[in-house]
Amino acid sequence: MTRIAVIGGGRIGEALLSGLLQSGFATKDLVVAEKAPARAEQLGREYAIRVTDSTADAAEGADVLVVAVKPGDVDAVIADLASADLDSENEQLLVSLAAGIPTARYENKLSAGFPVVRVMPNTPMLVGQGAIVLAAGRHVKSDHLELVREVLGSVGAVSVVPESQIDAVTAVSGSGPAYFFLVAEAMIDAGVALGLTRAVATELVVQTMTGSAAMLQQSGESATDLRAAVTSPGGTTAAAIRELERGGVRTAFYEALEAARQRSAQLGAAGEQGPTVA
Ligand SMILES: NC(=O)C1=CN([C@@H]2O[C@H](COP(=O)(O)OP(=O)(O)OC[C@H]3O[C@@H](n4cnc5c(N)ncnc54)[C@H](OP(=O)(O)O)[C@@H]3O)[C@@H](O)[C@H]2O)C=CC1
Ligand SMILES: O=C(O)[C@@H]1CCC=N1
Repeated sequence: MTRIAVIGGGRIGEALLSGLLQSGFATKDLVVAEKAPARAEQLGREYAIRVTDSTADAAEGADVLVVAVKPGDVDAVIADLASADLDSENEQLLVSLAAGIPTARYENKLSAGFPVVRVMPNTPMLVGQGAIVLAAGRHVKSDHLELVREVLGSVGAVSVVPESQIDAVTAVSGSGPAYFFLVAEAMIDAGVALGLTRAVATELVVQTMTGSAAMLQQSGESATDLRAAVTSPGGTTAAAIRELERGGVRTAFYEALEAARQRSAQLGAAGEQGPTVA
């Protein structure tokens, strides 16, 4: 069985751990390095896995090292890994989940030839429904990529892109769940403003999102066609969409995703310390 060390047991680290355990990974094959003591204690208690405060300790004996700390903490983790006894000949490989950080940042500091895969996941991994995108670094061979695909395939749908596209991927699917949660929040509040109870508005919005996503995934029809099918001539949907377009919703999405892509590229720039919160 593949042994996995997750360095950084925050929100995305926990989403990965939880998804892996639900998919059948054994607790003995997982270890977490988490430096916040309260968080470490909570993870150990909740998931019955080994938790350590040392990156080097977690890395020892692991096949896959997953870096899940904030971008501004990555250099410290790289320094710990560089002084630990890592060995690419032992088939260890590193998977970085950090937004913006290029594979070269790791490759330049780790032992020569160490394979690094840059991954952009998203939080629906928590329920086995992640959108997970891989980009191979310079020393990654096809069997490394297959191993990462197999491990992460247990917590979502995996695809592969060139690293030059990962900032765009981050804008679309990495940050993407937040856009949907924002839309859900706004629709629930609007339903309440129309007189529905919050419980009813929430149930209707969640089911509408779930059903619409299932149609997009299963019908084979485009988003444009599915939207047109709801929009009767002179009807209620046309009236609503006219208001959304008047509010600039489409332009707002173009600009929002461009801002996210640019921020991802900035986070990877040398010397950028990253945000205080991820
Ligand atoms: N959240 C998301 O939806 C997504 C996040 N990502 C990426 O995943 C990474 C983690 O994000 P997220 O989980 O949200 O962040 P969090 O801040 O929730 O988690 C990071 C955790 O790592 C701990 N930590 C920091 N340094 C170390 C270290 N040297 N060794 C061990 N643990 C350490 C932090 O402790 P402390 O708080 O004390 O610093 C914190 O508990 C980021 O790089 C982000 O870009 C990618 C895709 C989606
Ligand atoms: O907001 C962030 O920076 C991280 C990366 C993608 C999602 N969350």
